[in-house]
Amino acid sequence: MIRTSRPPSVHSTNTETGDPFAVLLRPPATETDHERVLRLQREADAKRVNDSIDEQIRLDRERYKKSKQDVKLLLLGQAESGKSTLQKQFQLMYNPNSLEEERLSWRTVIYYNIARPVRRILDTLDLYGDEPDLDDDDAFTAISGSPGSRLAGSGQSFEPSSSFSPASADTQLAALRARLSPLLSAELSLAERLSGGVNVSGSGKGSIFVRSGWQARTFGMAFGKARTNSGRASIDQRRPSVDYGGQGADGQGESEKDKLAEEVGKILIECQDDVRELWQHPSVQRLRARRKLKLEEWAEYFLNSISRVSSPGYIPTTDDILHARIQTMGVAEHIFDVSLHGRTVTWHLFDVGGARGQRHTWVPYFDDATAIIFVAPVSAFDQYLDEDPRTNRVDDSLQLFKQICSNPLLKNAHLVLFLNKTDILHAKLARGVNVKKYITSYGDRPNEFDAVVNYFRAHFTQVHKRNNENNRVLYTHLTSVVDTKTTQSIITNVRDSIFRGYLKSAALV
Ligand SMILES: Nc1nc2c(ncn2[C@@H]2O[C@H](COP(=O)(O)OP(=O)(O)OP(=O)(O)O)[C@@H](O)[C@H]2O)c(=O)[nH]1
Ligand SMILES: [Mg+2]
Repeated sequence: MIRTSRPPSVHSTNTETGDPFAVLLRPPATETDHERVLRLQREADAKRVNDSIDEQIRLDRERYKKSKQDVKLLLLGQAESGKSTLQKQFQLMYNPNSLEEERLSWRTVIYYNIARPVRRILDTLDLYGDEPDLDDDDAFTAISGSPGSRLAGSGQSFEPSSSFSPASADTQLAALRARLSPLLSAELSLAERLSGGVNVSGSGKGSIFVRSGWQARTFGMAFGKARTNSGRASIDQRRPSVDYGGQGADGQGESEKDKLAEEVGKILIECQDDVRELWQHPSVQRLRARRKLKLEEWAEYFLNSISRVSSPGYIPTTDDILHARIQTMGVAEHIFDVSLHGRTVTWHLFDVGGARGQRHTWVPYFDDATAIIFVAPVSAFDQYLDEDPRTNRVDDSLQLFKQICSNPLLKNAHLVLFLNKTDILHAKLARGVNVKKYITSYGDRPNEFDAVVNYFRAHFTQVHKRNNENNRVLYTHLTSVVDTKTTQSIITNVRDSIFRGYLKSAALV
């Protein structure tokens, strides 16, 4: 065997420097040719791995540097305030194809938004039956025009229609319940599909939470496979971004129909008349008038649209998607490019879960936020938190807004306030729901839209003024984010104001 002088190593082996690693790495004096070839190969492999790690670090650093120039917009506010609906409006404006891809997957949510209130109506009927409650003054206003009922003369109490008999109502309702049982059974399967098995307590009214990317998961579960990822990756390591890629509605071949949605669709075709009959039943309308049954706006929207939603081959319209309700869990990041004056900037929109149990997940997103849109539903003056039935929802919004305004991590963020659900506020006031009854400090001000909205706006402005160390401007908008036309023009306005601030701070860097 021929021994050669020791070859240079890929690593530095300068033992003269006294480097202990060099000593350790030094090949043994008895190394054979074959061992040397293997060692050099090992060293070359290690160097390749090292180089690729270095390259990855360089790319990450570059991406991080670039991401520092991106706009990060947080949508904050209590549960049901309209954050995810606003996010859908951003998606419609800046990434409409992704909404197209998701369109069919929204059937699962919409069907759930029908099955769940049907169960709630039946449960409420079980609980209260048909006994009229003469104490509730809202009965006077809410009942007007409701089928099968009429008002007692004084205006403060309610009497059932003379043609109505509780015994026959009971029989009718029992028959309806039996005919609706397939829909009630489907509710559980729909919930399981949407939540992906996640069960979060305290979600209120028994509704379910979904994590970001549920659209992709519902398709994956429907077809027994995961969708391919062709969407944009998140640069944020705190959580993965929503992936709009993969096989969407368009790619759904005949052999790949979403079986659950198809099945529930068929059930709805069969029992749409029963759903309608239940919804319009005098006993149900009476419970609504007495405010024993309070259905949310989305439940009413879909129950009122039952014929359309139950028609064969139903595809959700954009309005349906905007009205569909599903609670956000954690924080969902949506990424899109926004161009203005020839400059394109990447925006990261963070849509957070607003329920009290979800709010701790917001904080990691605060320190590099460019802007916040705080969404406060002004129609909620007569509602209480699901998480804490003693807290009025407008009051909770104000307290939350105070925490956001005074948070030092957010002190440089551009601040926008959406006083949302103004359409529902209009409708409630038109029905005569009395603000003073729920917000005693409202006093004898007129129970009219302008007065009510100005009162709430003044409170939010006050909170902002008292917690405004940096003298930042508060941009306030009256919104109804289910209204696409007006919301998109407000988004354009918000985009411009965020850009102005962004360009100013970029100039300072
Ligand atoms: N009529 C009407 N409905 C609205 C408006 N804004 C939101 N909604 C509806 O209110 C429901 C709740 O809205 P979301 O956007 O899901 O609420 P969120 O703030 O994301 O709630 P969490 O995810 O639980 O924090 C949905 O069914 C929406 O369609 C509005 O301005 N007017
Ligand atoms: Mg949400």
